[in-house]
Amino acid sequence: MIELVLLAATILLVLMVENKRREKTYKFFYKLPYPFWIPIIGNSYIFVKRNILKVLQKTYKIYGDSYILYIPHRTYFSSIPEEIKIILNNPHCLNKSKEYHHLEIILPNTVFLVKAQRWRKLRKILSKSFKPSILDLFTDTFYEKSCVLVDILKKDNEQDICYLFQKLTLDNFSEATLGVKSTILQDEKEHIFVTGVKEIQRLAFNRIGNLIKMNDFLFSCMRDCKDIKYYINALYRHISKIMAEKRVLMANENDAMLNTSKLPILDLLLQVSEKEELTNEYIEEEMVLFAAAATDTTAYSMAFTCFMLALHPEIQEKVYQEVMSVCGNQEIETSNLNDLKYTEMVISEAQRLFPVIPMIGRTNTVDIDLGDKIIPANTNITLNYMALHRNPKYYTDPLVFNPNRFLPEEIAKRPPYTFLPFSAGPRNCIGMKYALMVMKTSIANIVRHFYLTTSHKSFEEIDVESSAVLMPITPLDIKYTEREIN
Ligand code: HEM
Repeated sequence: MIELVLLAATILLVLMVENKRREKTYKFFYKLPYPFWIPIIGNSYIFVKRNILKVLQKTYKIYGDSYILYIPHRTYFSSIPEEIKIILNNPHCLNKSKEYHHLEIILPNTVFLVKAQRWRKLRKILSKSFKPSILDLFTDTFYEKSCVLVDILKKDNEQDICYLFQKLTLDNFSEATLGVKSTILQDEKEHIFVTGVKEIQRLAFNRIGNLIKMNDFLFSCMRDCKDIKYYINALYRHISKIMAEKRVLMANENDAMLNTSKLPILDLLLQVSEKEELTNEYIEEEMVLFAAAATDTTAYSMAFTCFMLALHPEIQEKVYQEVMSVCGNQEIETSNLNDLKYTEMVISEAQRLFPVIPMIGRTNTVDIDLGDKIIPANTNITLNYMALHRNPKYYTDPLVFNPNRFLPEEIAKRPPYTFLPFSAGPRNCIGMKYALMVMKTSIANIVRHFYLTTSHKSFEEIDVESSAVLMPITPLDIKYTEREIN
């Protein structure tokens, strides 16, 4: 008898707890706005054959800063700075959301995707290579590559700048991160790595909202899956070849190609691999991830910056004057970068309008209290940075390109967490300083040599799309006219 009472009490308790949980979930999910949804497919129908970014911009316009989409799992969308701050800094909200699963099946063990516990260990090891004292040693590499790009533009002033920047960032990556010489920029052939990174993103992100492609088994039978495997194998082949060369160089310490004083990330990982139990397979995978994370993001951010400079000659002139007064016609050095303040403001303003990672996703392992609502544990969360950056509440006339918004006194007027191109909190972009160094060196060197012009009247004339990275749909029309160097 007593056993029965105990059993009934336990069941009652479990039901009460479950009821409380459901009530909380109900309160959270059903009090927020969401579009009409269909059982099983949810809101996936709104993505059919549409540009995902445009659909999400439209849902944001209709439902505002905080709403739910069923794609088909329930996802909470927020672009409220106070909420973003809480989410990004909560130690129980470090895991990536379900959308990243499409990349997880390709690069599951990398710092970008692993779960919090493993992530903490990897991030600690990798952060050693991103210390300012180490990165500062690479300015000469970044400068040298920007000079190669300038020479190419001198010979042909109407090249697709996105493609050139992709090759430049890959050369920078190979030399600074892997520590081997790379001359992809000079190579006229299409590079498989550049095409591969772009295609993998496109094919993987095309799965979002597509019920057939979202199923791993069905996807594995599709052409897209075979194509992803083809490209991922090509990326691995590229990295494996470099790693094999590197091992030979490391065994033969006095080879000129090995520059241990700079300690590129790969050298560091190989050095600590035994102590930290990092396998060769893991290191290869991490390098593929880094190559993907470091190239398109930086390349498209620079391309959008050049485009905005071409549209705004008076702002371009101010950048030119600053570069000439800080660097003159000399090599751009690490000590110059801090003084290129206006150039950095211009880059920030371009990143505000075109955050190349327009949204990020997280999931929480415990309930998170946002003040006016509680996000129940295991919710899929998307933080919409593009909407945040273009919100008139924080940026008056948000579609006007105005670098002065990044004057210290203007930044101080805005609430924190209103500008997040590199995200924020402990799982922010590890390569932020690296990217800013590449962007400042390259943009400064280009503006010093050319007047940038475009036939467009406004940036709204160009169409953008986003798989993982925001990019223009067609090549950006920018013309480079050589300046007279005194
Ligand atoms: C303008 C250029 C760049 C932008 C705008 C950018 C932006 C971002 C953003 C928003 C995240 C967070 C993503 C998320 O939470 O889903 C991120 C993560 C990351 N980025 Fe970048 N990134 C850039 C360049 C780079 C570079 C140059 C590197 C490497 C050299 C890099 C390596 C990474 C890595 C490894 C992560 C994952 C960090 C972690 O989970 O601990 N990024 N980046």
